[in-house]
Amino acid sequence: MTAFEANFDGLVGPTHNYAGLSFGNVASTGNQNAVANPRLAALQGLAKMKALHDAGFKQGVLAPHERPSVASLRQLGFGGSDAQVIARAAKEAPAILAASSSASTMWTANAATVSPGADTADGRIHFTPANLNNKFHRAIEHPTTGRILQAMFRDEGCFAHHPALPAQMHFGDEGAANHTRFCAAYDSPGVEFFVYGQSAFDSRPPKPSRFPARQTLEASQAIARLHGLREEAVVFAQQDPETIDKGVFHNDVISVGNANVLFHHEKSFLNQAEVLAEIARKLSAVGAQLVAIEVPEREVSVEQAVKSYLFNSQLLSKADGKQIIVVPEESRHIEPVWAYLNRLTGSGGPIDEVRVFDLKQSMQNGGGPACLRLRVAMSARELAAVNQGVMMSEELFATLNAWVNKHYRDRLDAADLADPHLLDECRTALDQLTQILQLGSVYPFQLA
Ligand SMILES: N=C(N)NCCC[C@H](NC(=O)CCC(=O)O)C(=O)O
Repeated sequence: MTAFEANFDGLVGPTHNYAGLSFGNVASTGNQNAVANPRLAALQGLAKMKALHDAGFKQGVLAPHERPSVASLRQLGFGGSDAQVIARAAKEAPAILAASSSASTMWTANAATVSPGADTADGRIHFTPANLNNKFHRAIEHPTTGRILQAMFRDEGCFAHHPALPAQMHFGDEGAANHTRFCAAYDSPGVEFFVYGQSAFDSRPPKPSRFPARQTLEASQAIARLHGLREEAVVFAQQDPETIDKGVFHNDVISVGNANVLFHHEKSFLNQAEVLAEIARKLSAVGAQLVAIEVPEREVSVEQAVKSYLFNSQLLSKADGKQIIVVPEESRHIEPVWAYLNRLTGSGGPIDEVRVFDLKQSMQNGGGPACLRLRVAMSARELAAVNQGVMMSEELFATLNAWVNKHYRDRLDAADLADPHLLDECRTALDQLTQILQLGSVYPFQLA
C-alpha cells in the first residue's frame, strides 16, 4: 500500500468532567454532574489507539488543551492572579468555569476538516480548524487546535493550514464530524461529502425545532472553496432535521463512510435517494462504485442508533480489501444493534469484522470511537513528513500511559473545578506532553 488513512485520536485531558454543556447531545445533558474519572478516560482512549496501531493501522495522537482556559475567563472579566481568576469564576459563574474547564478537545473529529492532497487544487493536504461556534466550551478550542495541527503537520510543501471560519452562527462549523470522503484509493481523487444541519441564509428548507443544527451549508461550502475542491467531486446534503431533534447532533452519529462504502441509517439525509445517487454518480467519475449499506428503521431505530452509537463507528480498510467496523461497548448491549452487526459482518459484504472498545468515559459525554479521531488520508511521502513524535508506537504508548498515571486524577466532579491546583496539574502535565510529542510551545501558558 502506498497510501494510508491515519487516525489522530484526541488524548483525553486531565480535566475530563460531566458538565452537561451540550444541549442537543442527549448523553451530555443526561450525565450532567456525574463523577468523572479522567485517568480512566485517557487510558481507555490510549487502549483504542494502541489496539488499532497493533492491528497495522496508522495511528497518531492529538494533544489536549490547557484547562481551565484562564485566557477565556480573563476575556470575560475575571481578573487577578490565575488562582483568583478561578476563585472568582467559581463563586460568581460556576457554569462558565465548567465550560472553560471542559476536556472536549478529546473529540478530534470536531478539530478540523481535512482534505487530502489528491482532492485539492494545489495538491497539498488542507486543514481548517472548526470554529465550533454553537457551544462556548467548544468555540474556545480552535486557536490552540490550529497551533497543534501546525506543529504536527509542519511541512509547507505537503500541508496547508487555514484559520477557522468567522465565529458566527451563519458559518457554524463542526469539522470532520460532518465530512466524509469516498475514494477508490486514499491517494487517488475522491468525492468529499459535506452534511449540514441547516442553511443559514435560506429560510425555506426545514430546520430542526427542538435541538440546534450546529453545521451550516454556508460553512461547508466555504471549506470546499478554501480547500480548492472540484465542484464535480463535492456533494452537499442536509441532515434529516427530525433526527437532529432525536439527538443526532452531528452526521457522524447517523452515518459513516470509508473508501467506497457508506454505512448509514434510513433516516440520515433529506431527499436520501437523490443524495445517494449524486454520490454514486460523482464517485463513478473518479473510478469507484459506491456501496451504500442502509440500515432500516425497523431493524435499528434512530433512538437505538443514538444510544448505541452504532454509526459513530470507525470503518477501517484492511490489507485484504475488507473493512473492520470499530464500535463502542454500548453497541453490544443493545440487542437489535448487536444482532444487526452480526448479520452485517456475516453478509459477505465489505464489512466483515467488528471490534468493540470500552470508551464509557467519553461515551457518557456523547463521544464514541469516531468522535475521538481525526482522519488524514496520506501518501507514504506525506506520512513521512508528519512530526513523528505524535505517531503511536510501543514506546509512545508506554510513555503516555505512565504520563497519565502520574498526572491524572481518578475522580473529578463539579466542585473540583474550583480547585486552583487543577490548573497547575494540567500545565505541568501538558508541559511534559509537548516534549514527549515534540510539539514545541503551543499552549497559552507556554507562549505568554
Ligand atoms: N460526534 C462527534 N464527532 N463528537 C462528539 C462531541 C461530543 C461533545 N460533548 C461535549 O462537549 C460534552 C461536554 C460536557 O457536557 O461536559 C459535543 O457535544 O460537542
